[in-house]
Amino acid sequence: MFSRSRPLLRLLAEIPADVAVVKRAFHATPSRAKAQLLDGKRISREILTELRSEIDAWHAIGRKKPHLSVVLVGNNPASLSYVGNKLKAAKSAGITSETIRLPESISQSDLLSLLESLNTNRNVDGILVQFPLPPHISERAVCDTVSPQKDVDGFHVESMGHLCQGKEGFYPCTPLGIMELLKRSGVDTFGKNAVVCGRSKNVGMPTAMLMHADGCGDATTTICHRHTPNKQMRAFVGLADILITAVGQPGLITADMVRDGVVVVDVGITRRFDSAKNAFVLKGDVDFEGVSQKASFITPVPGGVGPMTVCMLIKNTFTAARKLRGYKEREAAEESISDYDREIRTTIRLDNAQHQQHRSGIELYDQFDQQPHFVTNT
Ligand SMILES: Nc1nc(=O)c2c([nH]1)NC[C@@H]1CN(c3ccc(C(=O)N[C@@H](CCC(=O)O)C(=O)O)cc3)C=[N+]21
Repeated sequence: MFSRSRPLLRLLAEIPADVAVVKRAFHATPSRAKAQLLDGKRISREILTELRSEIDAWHAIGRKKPHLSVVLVGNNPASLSYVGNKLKAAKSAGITSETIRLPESISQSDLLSLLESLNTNRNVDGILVQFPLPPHISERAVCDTVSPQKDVDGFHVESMGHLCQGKEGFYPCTPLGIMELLKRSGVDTFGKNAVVCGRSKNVGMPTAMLMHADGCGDATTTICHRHTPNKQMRAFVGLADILITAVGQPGLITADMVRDGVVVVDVGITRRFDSAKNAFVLKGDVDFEGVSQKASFITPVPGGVGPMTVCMLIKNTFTAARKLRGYKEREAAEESISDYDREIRTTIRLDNAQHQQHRSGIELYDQFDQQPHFVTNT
């Protein structure tokens, strides 16, 4: 009687036994496979090794090693740790560096004068002023005093303009690091739903910018921030194929909020005292244990985005050195284009041709002229 009124069931009953077993096994699996790690530590080591060989080759033909000047105001323990990582990475890639340590009480005008002198110092290729700064100093004034040619952080208003316009320039290290991490881990962003939580000028905003940009992430990108109602945020996060959180709030993202197979990039770093371990531990924004049961890829904290930020800084410093010297060579030879520019343009053409294979015919007409440099920097 059942089989007569419900033909579908009769059909199912006819499925060979081995297929039915496979089907049941799939649905009844008690615990899902764990996500694959987006291993920033390993990938950043790979990149630093590549940079090392490029920098060695550059140095071997008589050029000075690239030089990074780091300015550190005060004694913030997190800043000391991050700057330490940056200097270590510089050394491993064959970049020389110096840390200029200044007291918390330094005036803004003294700090700006120091930056002016670094701007004109021919031995300096890249300048980084570690944030946060004490409240009496304007971070914007500091960013805009660093010469755009040496702005390896990508925080100068001119660099930000280039990023927003899709022009060649220095892009901030964390967004670059995220794009590189996804690319090298085989995560395709093209046409996907990306959700960025956090809209800071140095991380959230530029990350969303690269994620959505033509010729770069090409994702449909949503930014959630402090004024996004909780219910809305849940709705957006639930739609994300790629979720990037840069908020600094442990436990913000839990397993019930994300969809199966989501790619999770956790930029949050909060230092918390763990009484069981009797030590400070680093926490991301994501409940790693829970979310990694549903995600296809996930970054650990530490060992995810942090090391990628550091190696992109080294990459930007090498780029700054090549450009600074390139321009000098061009002046000397009165050429209209430096070897470096020529090399970059060739690379863009090749990469862009590959990228365009994804595109539909209508979109093909003017991509090269509009968006070349995203490819260069990712
Ligand atoms: N002008 C400026 N440029 C920056 O790029 C900049 C800044 N100011 N201020 C602070 C943020 C944060 N940031 C990090 C760098 C390295 C790690 C890093 O190496 N993290 C390790 C662990 C670090 C640790 O153990 O303390 C990891 O995640 O595995 C993290 C965060 C750069 N920032």
